[in-house]
Amino acid sequence: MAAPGQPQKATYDAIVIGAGIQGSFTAYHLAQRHRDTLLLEQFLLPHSRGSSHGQSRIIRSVYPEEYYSRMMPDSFRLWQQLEAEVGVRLYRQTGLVVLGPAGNEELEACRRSLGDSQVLDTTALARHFPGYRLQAGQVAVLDSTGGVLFADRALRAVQEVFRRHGGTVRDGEKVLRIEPGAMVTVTTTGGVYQAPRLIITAGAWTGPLVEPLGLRLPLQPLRIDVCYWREKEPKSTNTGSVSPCFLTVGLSQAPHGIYGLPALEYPGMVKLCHHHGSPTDPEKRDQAPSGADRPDISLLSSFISSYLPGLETQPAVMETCLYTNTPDEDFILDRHPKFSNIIIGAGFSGHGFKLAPVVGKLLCELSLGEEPSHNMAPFAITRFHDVLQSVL
Ligand SMILES: Cc1cc2nc3c(=O)[nH]c(=O)nc-3n(C[C@H](O)[C@H](O)[C@H](O)COP(=O)(O)OP(=O)(O)OC[C@H]3O[C@@H](n4cnc5c(N)ncnc54)[C@H](O)[C@@H]3O)c2cc1C
Ligand SMILES: O=C(O)[C@@H]1CCCCN1
Repeated sequence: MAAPGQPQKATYDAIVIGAGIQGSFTAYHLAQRHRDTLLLEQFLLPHSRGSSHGQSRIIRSVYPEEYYSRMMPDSFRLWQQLEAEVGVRLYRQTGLVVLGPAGNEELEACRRSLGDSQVLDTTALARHFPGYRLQAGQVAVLDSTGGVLFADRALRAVQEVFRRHGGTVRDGEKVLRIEPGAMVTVTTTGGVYQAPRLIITAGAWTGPLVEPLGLRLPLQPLRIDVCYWREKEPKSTNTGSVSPCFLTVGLSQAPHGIYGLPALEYPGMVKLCHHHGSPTDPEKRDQAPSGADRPDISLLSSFISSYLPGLETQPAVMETCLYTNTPDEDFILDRHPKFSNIIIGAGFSGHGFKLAPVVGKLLCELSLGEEPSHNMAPFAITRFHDVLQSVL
């Protein structure tokens, strides 16, 4: 028994740090495999301080990189499984178009990931997406499987199933210290816990959390403006609730890309964002530049003027969210190079939500010492140089 005033020590089969979508799916897979799992979250749930909040995210089969498109059938299947488990709809199929200059390398890779028959000419695009003005020399690739995931609902659902399988969620408990060992010891603001395996999925907080473990990961949190734009005449232009999701590639005025989702969460307002943001510290994300000097908003306004004339050119609603980017924008899914029972899932670089069911499965497999079900080479920590520090 713990001495009076000493926190209670509790032992689990697995501990997961961070109850965003990645940690929650990891915990879900562990609990489904009958591992007694503790999911720790620094904030009271639900919260909007990380990367997994909000009502919508894009899901799509199309990806320029084959190693992601190969994971998507598995991911769609696992999303469907979760929908069946909770009896709640989490995905709406709207279709998705990728727009860019004809012959653009990334666009060609997208086309190849779907098969050749999916390219739309101007007339065909106008049928699917009448609100969009395709510019000279541009084409569109249609992914009919594309659509919207209801993000907040999905996060709630996966945590609910985790609990149903006997999992423990402790929110409002910030992890302060991790001590490696055959049994990893995790000290939080509320207790001390031990397990033979630890999975760290701490989003934008991952860098500082793993530094005391001798790892300096090249992770850059970015503050993203999430903007909703009112239709000038509700439903008249079809830019709204009936249009597909879209994303751009290879546009010189927006090299990082712009993407949009139909008006689902706020009536008559299309979600349209820049796939980039300003470097931030997650603790200081609200100390952002004021309206006047927001380059993302100016970029989006000018894009709307040329491409989506049915929308007003000032955002009606603005929210914020965090990306955590790696230099190559590929995920980190790997064991700690020195402590093999500590697993890290991070750097989702603004495209991790749709793949969370597969990410969770892979992190679960790594933590159990099983052969991962997908190719892990693109996600290795060792692709970065000098990450292992000599502090331990
Ligand atoms: C604006 C925006 C649009 C996006 N659009 C898409 C999209 O269309 N499609 C798509 O697939 N993806 C999209 N993404 C990306 C996707 O949302 C993220 O990749 C995903 O949510 C990352 O989840 P996470 O669990 O890694 O991070 P988070 O959700 O941030 O979870 C990490 C959790 O760890 C907790 N934590 C951190 N430190 C500690 C600690 N010391 N102790 C305890 N808990 C801790 C945090 O509080 C947090 O809850 C988008 C992201 C943003 C911001
Ligand atoms: O992951 C996605 O599908 C989107 C693409 C555009 C940027 C935000 N994330």
